[in-house]
Amino acid sequence: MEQEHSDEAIRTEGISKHYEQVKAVRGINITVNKGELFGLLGPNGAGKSTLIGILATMLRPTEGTARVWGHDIRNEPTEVRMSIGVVFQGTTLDQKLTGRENLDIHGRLYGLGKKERHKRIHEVLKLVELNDWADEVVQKYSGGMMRRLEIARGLMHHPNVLFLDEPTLGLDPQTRNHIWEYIKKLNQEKNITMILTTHYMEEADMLCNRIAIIDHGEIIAEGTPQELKAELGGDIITLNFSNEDEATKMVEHYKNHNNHNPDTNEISTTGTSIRITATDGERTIPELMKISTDLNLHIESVSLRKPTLDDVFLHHTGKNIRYSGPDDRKRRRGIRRMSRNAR
Ligand SMILES: Nc1ncnc2c1ncn2[C@@H]1O[C@H](COP(=O)(O)OP(=O)(O)OP(=O)(O)O)[C@@H](O)[C@H]1O
Repeated sequence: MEQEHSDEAIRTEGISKHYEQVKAVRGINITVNKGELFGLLGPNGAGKSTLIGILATMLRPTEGTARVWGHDIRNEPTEVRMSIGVVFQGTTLDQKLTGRENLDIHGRLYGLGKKERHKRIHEVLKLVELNDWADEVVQKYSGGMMRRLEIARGLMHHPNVLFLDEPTLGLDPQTRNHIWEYIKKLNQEKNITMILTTHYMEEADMLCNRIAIIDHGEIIAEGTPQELKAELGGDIITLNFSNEDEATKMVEHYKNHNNHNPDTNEISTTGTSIRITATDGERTIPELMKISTDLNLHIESVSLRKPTLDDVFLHHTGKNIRYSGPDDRKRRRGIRRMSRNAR
């Protein structure tokens, strides 16, 4: 199989996971190529962690299977585990041990000898710039440093593929940027294939070569961030009116009279604002202004921008990706859930 698809790091075939009534993951087919930084983007509860748990052999799929670095997740879980590193959503570091001790335990679990552990601890700490902190207890580390140590730990046994579940969840914007730099560096310089889950669209946009957008357990769109945004066809115009009636009137008029306009692709309304996708936004705005003047409607503000991945999500699902991340309680629950379901 590895020979047949030698460029593939991961291939899933119809992966589903059901928890009684809940269909957490439904028939997922994705391929991740070696060396890619692949993103699973979706709102909370979309099924991202479940899919990572299945690929990391911590959860058993209800249906379907997958190959990770050429190994079948159902029949060769040990080989899969030796090929991967996992950085969980919530911290699983031992706070009372030093950074070095945390890494040493991980090295022992993976059967690395004393000399090799010593060498590797130095290498991975250097990668995430934590060598100066090696002998401090983890409870003295900041949130960003802990995340870096977790990334270092995930790399201890030279994995080919690294899974990162919401790697910047709960971090401040500056620390988030810092973590992005490490992720990019590891992917580009060390050529590690990475699969990260995120509900931050800018994170997926900034970091990933390719993404799959997931909602209610299904992949709803897949491609490079540029391809996905280009599919929306052009610019996003937002018009704000003083009241909802005016916004509704504008949309109705536009739908009745301008459907033939080849420049506009989509029009929708939320409260007092209207959102229009147009091939040539700059040419469409004066037309919209004229219509509103003819109808005696008062536009309070107009904006023109390029589409974001949130617009892509809205286009496919009719809703926005929620920004609120799960709180710490939920993150801890997630980790307990994973261990409960581990075989
Ligand atoms: N052990 C479980 N028992 C029952 N339902 C579960 C279990 N684990 C997950 N689910 C449900 O499966 C769905 C997918 O959850 P999952 O944690 O994979 O989503 P997610 O996209 O990773 O979101 P988040 O980032 O918030 O964890 C959710 O509806 C969740 O409530």
